[in-house]
Amino acid sequence: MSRLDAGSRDDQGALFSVEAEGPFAGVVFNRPLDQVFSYAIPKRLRGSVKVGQRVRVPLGRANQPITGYVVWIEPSAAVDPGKVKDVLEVLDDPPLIDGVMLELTRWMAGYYACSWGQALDAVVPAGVKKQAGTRIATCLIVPDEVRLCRDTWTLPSRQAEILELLCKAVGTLTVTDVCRLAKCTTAPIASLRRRGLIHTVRRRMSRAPVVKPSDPTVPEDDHDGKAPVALTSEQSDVLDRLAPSLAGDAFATFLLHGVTGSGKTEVYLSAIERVVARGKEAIVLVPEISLTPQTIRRFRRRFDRVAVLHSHLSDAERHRHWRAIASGEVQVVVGARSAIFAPARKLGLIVIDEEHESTFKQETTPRYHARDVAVKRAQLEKLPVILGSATPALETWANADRGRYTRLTLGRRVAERPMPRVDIIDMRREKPSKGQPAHALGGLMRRAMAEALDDNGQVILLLNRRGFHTFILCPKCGCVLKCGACDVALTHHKERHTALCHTCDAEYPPPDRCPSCSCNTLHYGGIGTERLEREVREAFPNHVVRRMDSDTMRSPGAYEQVLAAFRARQVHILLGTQMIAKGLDFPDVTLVGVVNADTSLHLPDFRAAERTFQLVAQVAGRTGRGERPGRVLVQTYAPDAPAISYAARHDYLGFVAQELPERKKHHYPPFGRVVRLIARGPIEADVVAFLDSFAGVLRGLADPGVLLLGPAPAPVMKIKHLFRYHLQLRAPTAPPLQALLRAALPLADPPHPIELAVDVDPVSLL
Ligand SMILES: Nc1ncnc2c1ncn2[C@@H]1O[C@H](COP(=O)(O)OP(=O)(O)OP(=O)(O)O)[C@@H](O)[C@H]1O
Ligand SMILES: [Zn+2]
Repeated sequence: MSRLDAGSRDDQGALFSVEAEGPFAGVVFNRPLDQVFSYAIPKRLRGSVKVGQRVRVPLGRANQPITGYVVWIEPSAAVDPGKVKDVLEVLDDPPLIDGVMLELTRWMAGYYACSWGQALDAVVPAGVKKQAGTRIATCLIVPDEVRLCRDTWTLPSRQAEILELLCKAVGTLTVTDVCRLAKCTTAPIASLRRRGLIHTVRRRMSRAPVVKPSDPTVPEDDHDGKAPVALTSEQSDVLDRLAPSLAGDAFATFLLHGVTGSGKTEVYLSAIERVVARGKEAIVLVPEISLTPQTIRRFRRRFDRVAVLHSHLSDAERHRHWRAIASGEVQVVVGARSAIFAPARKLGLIVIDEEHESTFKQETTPRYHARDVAVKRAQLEKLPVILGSATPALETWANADRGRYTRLTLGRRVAERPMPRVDIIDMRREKPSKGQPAHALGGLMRRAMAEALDDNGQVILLLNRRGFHTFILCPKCGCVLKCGACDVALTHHKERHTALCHTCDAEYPPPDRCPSCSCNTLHYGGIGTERLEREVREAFPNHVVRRMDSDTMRSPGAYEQVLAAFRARQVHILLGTQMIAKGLDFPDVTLVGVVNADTSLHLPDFRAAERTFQLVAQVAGRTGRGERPGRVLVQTYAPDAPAISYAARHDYLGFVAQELPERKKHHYPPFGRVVRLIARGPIEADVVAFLDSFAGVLRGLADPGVLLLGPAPAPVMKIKHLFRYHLQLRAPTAPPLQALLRAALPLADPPHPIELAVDVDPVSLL
């Protein structure tokens, strides 16, 4: 991509110049095309084509019109000027993309091995591209010379009335507005036009009146007062360390390592207050599931103008928020992964809460990690970024060890509250007696639940598996029932009367015969949240139980509803998948039960231990957050696994000291970089043949320091009828991998319909 590095920078050499002028435009497309294409700007469009705009241009031999992004304006074309084609149309005014976003997306393209156009397309929400919630309308304009001497004209009364209306209007009126306000037809408007007293322009207008970004429907709550609380001494110390960066204009990355309930959110709020007081804006990224009313309320209480970007927004709402942010009307943007691209023009701070969460990684092209993009954006815009977590990702921890990030610590909970006591229950000793059905809750767990409930406490139970039975097995021939389209075992969902594939959502009638040997003794086994719920209801018939998983949380308001009922103590036992493990702050929860800590421990992934540690430590942190102490019980078949025993001791440092040497031994991140290449296609032999030959190309070009593993079948070998094989590239640092990808990918050329996906710093290895 040599042209990307040339001649596009302004005099300071920092960001792209969006002011450039010239007769040619460099355009990129949302396609895997590693090139900037030159187009001529025809006379009629001179001066109106700008960097950062979308344009329609002809592409290819067929001159198919296609939308592209203008990345620069240039004095000469990269191709023979005789052959250069014309820009057909300009789609946006003003441009959607500013210089920072151009630079950031160019970096993403290089780092994540996608095209610049693909990166740009990910930055602009679909609602903005479609200009949702707006329409093209004919607007009526009164020229100044008419406005100033309008009394000198003698006009029929209707026309005079309309002219007066237009002169006095605040903002621009459309033909429809005038007809409505003056209760007239279009005839007098047409007459005024013919007289040359008004003229018309076509403009894009909002459909709805602009609504203020604050949302009065967020219910009042006595917990989180508007006045900032007095910071604890640890919180003030952290803020003191942040202060110079919050007041200055320099890039800095902070890791805020604070145990659960230590008041990290309070630190974010105070830090944001300081940058907002300087007239700057902040972006706060949270995992989608943390966008709870509780979180949103905490931000809205402290700041007047907060935009919340969550996945339930309509295209029109998203567009409206985007425009409001771009025009400087918003102080704080709170959102999930893609909010890192919010078009804040006076950005002063970025916060990533729960920075270890894997949902910050996008699993489709461009496969970016929002945390790493945030650090890059902060570097480009010269501002501080705070990464907060009780259980930081080992990559982040290592960056702090290496001095790249500044580590700040909140070691204690607020108000001297103790960390909850955690007991591990060895389930190997809790086997049900012969003839009894398997159950999810052992005797110790049941007794602890009864005690907590008797004592007026609330209970949270975590089981990270949804469904009723988690597998269907034929005891005769040993086959496990799988999805017809995927290499994935089916889960039995009793309420939905279905055997469900959790990968492609295909539903099958629950079988009563084995499809391979036809015997009718199929064994339905394993315990999911649906079955746990039934067991809990039976065991505690006098208490209210609610289940929270993606089956029960399908409707948009369901999550908020259950949390509100739990907060109001109308629900006594809340059980669910990892959805309930994060961010919740309920003072009356005195018991957290981990029903099966081992669900992610044995996955074929080098991060399995880290994920297990994080999940157990996070859910354990949901208790003991009020006046009363909390208690945690962890059921496991692997009580000696370090991930579980360190989590039980709230010992992040101990876990890190145990896990890092393991990673180092195998050159896994953070001691090396990984790129995963996944090929998929409908015919297995073709996929294998392609990846074998591409592996040969890679081996031929690779630096000796690059290790190539595979090709091998991916752990999930088939998804939606497509066979999946993968290759891993590993190296101590990123540059040799990037160089290899740059050299090899243009040679890949997978035969149709095989697709090749490139995943840099993969988070999922399935
Ligand atoms: N200085 C303070 N004084 C009193 N209460 C505080 C203070 N700071 C925070 N709190 C309260 O303590 C509780 C925990 O704080 P917060 O939710 O910010 O912690 P956290 O570190 O983000 O927790 P987690 O990582 O477990 O989600 C909240 O109810 C919050 O309102
Ligand atoms: Zn499937």
